[in-house]
Amino acid sequence: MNSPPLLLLQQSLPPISPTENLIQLKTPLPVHNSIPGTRTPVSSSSSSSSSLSYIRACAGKTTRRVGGGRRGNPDDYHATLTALNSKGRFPRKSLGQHYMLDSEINEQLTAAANVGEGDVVLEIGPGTGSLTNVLISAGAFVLAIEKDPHMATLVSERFSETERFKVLKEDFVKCHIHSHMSSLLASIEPSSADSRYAKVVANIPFNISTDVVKQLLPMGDIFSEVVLLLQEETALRLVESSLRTSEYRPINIFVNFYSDPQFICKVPRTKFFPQPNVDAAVVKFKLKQPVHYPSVSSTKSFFSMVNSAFNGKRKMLRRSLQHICTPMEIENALGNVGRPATSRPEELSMDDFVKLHNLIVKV
Ligand SMILES: C[S@@+](CC[C@H](N)C(=O)[O-])C[C@H]1O[C@@H](n2cnc3c(N)ncnc32)[C@H](O)[C@@H]1O
Repeated sequence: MNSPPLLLLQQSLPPISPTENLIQLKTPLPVHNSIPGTRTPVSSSSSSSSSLSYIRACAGKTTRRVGGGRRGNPDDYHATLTALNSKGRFPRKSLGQHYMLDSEINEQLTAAANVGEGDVVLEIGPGTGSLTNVLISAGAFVLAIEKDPHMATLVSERFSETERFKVLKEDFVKCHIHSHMSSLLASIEPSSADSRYAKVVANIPFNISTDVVKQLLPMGDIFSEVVLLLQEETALRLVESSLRTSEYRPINIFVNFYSDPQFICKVPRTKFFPQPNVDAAVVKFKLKQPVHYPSVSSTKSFFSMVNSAFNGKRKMLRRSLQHICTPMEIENALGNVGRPATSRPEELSMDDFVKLHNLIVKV
């Protein structure tokens, strides 16, 4: 890189306006977040200035390299935060900006998706680029979507030397991710049958988790796996909610229809800066290819039926699905599925719902 990276950052990041929704820095960085190889003591003061001065102290003790392609270099990360802070930029709550402090978690996310040489990876919200750095070092080509234009500029400058990185300044919720990825995949010569599929690896803002899951899981035609850092409670709800529990919802049917989900590990809140009020977890969704989706005549009518069933959660299906056919027909269909005539939605597995749909919905 020709210019000193910190200078680049300072030039490109104007201070944010005081009216922006900022996260209050109430807690200092925890002791175990000190940079490996240094034993910087952490102030016990709870003032925001102590957090900032701690970061500055950490970064001051380390190399200030903000280049891409170096694996597991947490010094990069602290130097980047220092640059943000020196320009008066703070993490924004409205954008869920809780940055990962522990490069081992980034390594775990990358390993969970088996990211290797030549893989194409979509990263949502690269932020300062700490996870991006690990992905690129693993050999991936990374397409990142970043809503915060300041962070998009920062991360594109950080990785300006590599051709393995591209960032789009867009809101993931609104962007046409399928067409972006399809054209990217079409432009890359596949090195193996597997590399026809891209992967998603991301530490996403918790407030867009549902949008991300709903958009990406039905994209088994372009993604093979989706590895996300989610709020722990959301992760457990998506992966572990089972039949006959109050947490069992249409989203569980959705997740299992399109993927095989797996809870990888818990990530304590202390691993983020600023620290969120909740713990997180890594979840892997192994996407099914469209030929392997459960066989329904129409996914639209299938999920519409499942939603109707759960709308009247306490109701028996023979009542909540009356708009589709008569109670007698529903009872008969439940009998064919091997379920009692009095079944409620939480008693049916995804396969049961598929069979029920194919018996009662004529599309
Ligand atoms: C939890 S931070 C993670 C940052 C970084 N990946 C890390 O691990 O430190 C979430 C990032 O997503 C960005 N972001 C928030 N909402 C977004 C959206 N709708 N679309 C794309 N990026 C978004 C934030 O600006 C932030 O950089």
